[in-house]
Amino acid sequence: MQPIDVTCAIIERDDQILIAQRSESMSLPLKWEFPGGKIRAGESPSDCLVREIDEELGVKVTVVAALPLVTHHYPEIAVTLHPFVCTQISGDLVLAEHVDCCWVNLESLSSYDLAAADIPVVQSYARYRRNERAE
Ligand SMILES: Nc1nc2c([nH]c(=O)n2[C@@H]2O[C@H](COP(=O)(O)OP(=O)(O)OP(=O)(O)O)[C@@H](O)[C@H]2O)c(=O)[nH]1
Repeated sequence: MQPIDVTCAIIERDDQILIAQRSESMSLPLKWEFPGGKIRAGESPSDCLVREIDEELGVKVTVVAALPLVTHHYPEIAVTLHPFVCTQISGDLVLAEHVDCCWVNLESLSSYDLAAADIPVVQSYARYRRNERAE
């Protein structure tokens, strides 16, 4: 199965990051994820990310760092996630597609039912944070 390319944003605020819950009508219903979406033909991953976050959350973000790509095969679909660490630069969060969102500490993430493809993303983000702090 050919993976589809999907961007996702780890939006940082102080020591917390934003996760959002997929709705019952979306694929992977009620799973928590990093907001984002499918890359359109001719679109760069970072442009896709900024567009998707504006569409889904109504806020502008700026990219701070790109994390390693993660490919995951679900039973029905395969995805390659392009994760970006971001900060919010303007706007107030308004959920257009998700049913819920919350700011969480890295340590609390394991208590949320995350999409399976996001588990390695969380691990690489934890490594990124450790390296940031070591500098
Ligand atoms: N946005 C996002 N999608 C993820 C993550 N993890 C993960 O497995 N996915 C999967 O990647 C695919 C992205 O789909 P999406 O529904 O978010 O993309 P989109 O907004 O462009 O969808 P659309 O076709 O409804 O416009 C879904 O199959 C979703 O389940 C994640 O952290 N963020």
